[in-house]
Amino acid sequence: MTGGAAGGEDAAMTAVVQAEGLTKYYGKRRGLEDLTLEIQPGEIFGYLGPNGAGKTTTIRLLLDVIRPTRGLVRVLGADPREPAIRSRIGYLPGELALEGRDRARDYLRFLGRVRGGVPDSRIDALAERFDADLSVQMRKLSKGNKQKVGLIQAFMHEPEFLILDEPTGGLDPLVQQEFLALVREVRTSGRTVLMSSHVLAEVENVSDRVGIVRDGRLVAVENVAALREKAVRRVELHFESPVPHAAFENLPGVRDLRVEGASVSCTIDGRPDALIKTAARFTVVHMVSAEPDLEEIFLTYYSDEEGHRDRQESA
Ligand SMILES: Nc1ncnc2c1ncn2[C@@H]1O[C@H](COP(=O)(O)OP(=O)(O)OP(=O)(O)O)[C@@H](O)[C@H]1O
Repeated sequence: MTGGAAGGEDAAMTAVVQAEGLTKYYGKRRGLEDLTLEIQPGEIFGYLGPNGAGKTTTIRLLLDVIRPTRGLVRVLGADPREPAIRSRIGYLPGELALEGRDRARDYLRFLGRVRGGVPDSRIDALAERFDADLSVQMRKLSKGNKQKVGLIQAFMHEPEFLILDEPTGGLDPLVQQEFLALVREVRTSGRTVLMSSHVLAEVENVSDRVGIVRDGRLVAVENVAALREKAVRRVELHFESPVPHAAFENLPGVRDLRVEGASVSCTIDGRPDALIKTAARFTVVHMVSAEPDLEEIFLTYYSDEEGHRDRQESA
């Protein structure tokens, strides 16, 4: 099998997800409309959208839990109906049904056997990373522990493709960090992750690309690194002594410039290179640069698409 997220003919043939015009209606109700998307091996894809947008519908179509009204979908190069691909996928459902008197560890061992054998040591290592108590009966698991057990079962057989529906809900911040570290390890090993969320902040630091779904339609797919570079950010610089306004005028990418004595503030559109090189001519004592607000950028996408569609519909 060919690997890498590099694109090209081979990668296109082995895309982990290939959807074309994928559509699902529940009776007259639209679940997903005309989804065309490719996810390449080794990619972390964040799938974002508000409640009811169609994220779970997409995931269920990939897993053959439901069947499309029309359109095509292939997962790991195969029809999702092929039973053999299931063991190559790790799946965390949005709503986990973990019931019964079995202890969590026994349940995970059982699942491991079903999936062709998972060493106990791997289950224990994951439990330790997530700080999960596996001695508890399933029905007595807290919400957080339930989510941890769900994550352990999704990761433990080291699947080629992880599909995680709202994976970080209910996890405390430390466990969330551990989860994101694990996702990065999955990418390093050339495997692929699709994770859904309704909060961009939960996925932006780990995703290579982010897709936004709204009202059943994919309205944007963006490369996160490119987006970060494009994003506008606010910068403040404080110098040892007053600096001349003229030195900072007309720098590429610098806008809303204010020079007041020894302080300079501005917004940066794109790379901060020119500003940094100019600032370096003086003695900088303090610098503040806010992270670009990607949420804001995405909200712009939402409203643009909405406006566009509204205009089309009223035409
Ligand atoms: N079994 C079903 N029967 C009828 N309508 C459904 C069914 N499942 C989903 N829908 C509808 O399809 C649309 C998309 O729902 P979906 O569950 O895929 O959204 P979601 O993005 O996963 O949202 P959430 O985060 O709330 O799970 C919604 O309008 C929802 O009401």
